[in-house]
Amino acid sequence: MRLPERQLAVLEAASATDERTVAEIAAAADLKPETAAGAAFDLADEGLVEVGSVADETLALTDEGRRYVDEGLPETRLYRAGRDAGADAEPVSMGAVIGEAELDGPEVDIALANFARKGFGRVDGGDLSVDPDADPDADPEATALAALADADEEGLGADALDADEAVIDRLDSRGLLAVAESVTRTVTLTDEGVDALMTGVEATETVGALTPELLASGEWRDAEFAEYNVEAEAETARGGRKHVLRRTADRVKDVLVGMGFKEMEGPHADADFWINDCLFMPQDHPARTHWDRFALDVDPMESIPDELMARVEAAHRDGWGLDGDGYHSPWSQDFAREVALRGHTTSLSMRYLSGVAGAELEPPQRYFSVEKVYRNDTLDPTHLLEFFQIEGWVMAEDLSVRDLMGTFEEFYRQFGITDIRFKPHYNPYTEPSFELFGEHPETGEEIEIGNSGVFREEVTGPLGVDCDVMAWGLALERLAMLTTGAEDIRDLHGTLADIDFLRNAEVSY
Ligand SMILES: N[C@@H](Cc1ccccc1)C(=O)O
Repeated sequence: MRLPERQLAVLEAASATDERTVAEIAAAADLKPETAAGAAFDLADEGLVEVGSVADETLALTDEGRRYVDEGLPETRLYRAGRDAGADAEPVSMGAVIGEAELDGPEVDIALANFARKGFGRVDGGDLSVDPDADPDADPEATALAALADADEEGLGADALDADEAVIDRLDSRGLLAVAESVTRTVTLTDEGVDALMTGVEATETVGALTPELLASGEWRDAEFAEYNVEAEAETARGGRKHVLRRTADRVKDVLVGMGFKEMEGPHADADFWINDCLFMPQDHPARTHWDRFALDVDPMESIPDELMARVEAAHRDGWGLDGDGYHSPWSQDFAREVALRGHTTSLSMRYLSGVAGAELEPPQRYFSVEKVYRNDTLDPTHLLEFFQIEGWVMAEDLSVRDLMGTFEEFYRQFGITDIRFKPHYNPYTEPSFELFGEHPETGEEIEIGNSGVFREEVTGPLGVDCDVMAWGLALERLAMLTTGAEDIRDLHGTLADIDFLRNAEVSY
């Protein structure tokens, strides 16, 4: 019998009596594991070996688990600090013990819950007492964590970790260890395989890949090519991939175009006139101070039509429409011409509605943008200094709040989100106004996903629009949090982004 070299090597490395793993076979046959696996499957097709599989669980510490190995479990620290403070003799104030144990934030709750569960002592009316007979050194959870810390990076097989399943489950539910499941393939010779080896097998040369040399020399004509085996284990190859946020943005654009919207574009650095004054934001509004705004030290913007400037100024000073009274607060053209990074893309809506971005628009019209905005916020799990806003507006006769809500329901439904909620809100530029909320799929928390409303006459009038305009700004990152389940916006982009998340996150279609 003749077999390709690598198959022969695997056949010779396999045993009829001893189930060997692909890794062992690969080492013995001096092949890469994926090559050995491929050859083993080919031999199995020929009936010469049997390929089996063993499911394996490996346990490894999470970052939190590793920290507790170094610092001690929170409940143990609480116990020790309590004991040092004399709580084994009589109850002591819990606040002091917590401080001594250097517990803070969520660790306090973790410590208290597990302290009680493990019977380390009691907490009563703000006082803590510890049981002198408790022995945290004998705590099976701590012992299991220490054993895992001793195992190398690869973690430890569940059998190798000498711990109760209940302990492992508990550590898993505390998020202190991660369970990875893997399949190990094994190879054993069949009777036919043994026969073949006894009668003698010769190696044929096989070629794994076609090379330019083989082509040029013509040798490819006589070569025997190894067959591809798509089931062989192989290293994960990671190619380039569009960022999850970019893919979500593309998807949003597709959806809005599908709903009949056209895309707006315009400057990231814009005059305060377009960012705020057109929106009937008084010039002394707190959001217009240097606290919130990224002002730029550049020349003022001269290219604002004089008539439009005059109408906007009139709306601020004296009001617009029958009931309008204006603000009667200070207003200056110079401030209106100052340039800043836009804090919302509603500046684009103002440019388009006023007609300076193109032609004068006649109703009905629908426009959107998915663009970056800049705010001097404090970074936290739901706030970034730069984020993407999904801006949009519909201009038509006789729009109502039902149209606004219906548009959002339609939009979010395309992402599988069917439970958005509305809360009455205040914006200087819309009346009525609504904030939108969605439920986070992992935490169940209601998170704010957007702001919307129907533009006031003080906004549309000066722009020369005499029908209704409903409009909104939705946060792209928040939408991505709802669709991907990310709990911290900083996992999505920026220096703290979670690379595994970015590799694996799916965008809903
Ligand atoms: N500009 C608002 C969103 C919005 C746009 C248009 C109308 C109403 C609200 C924001 O950034 O929150």
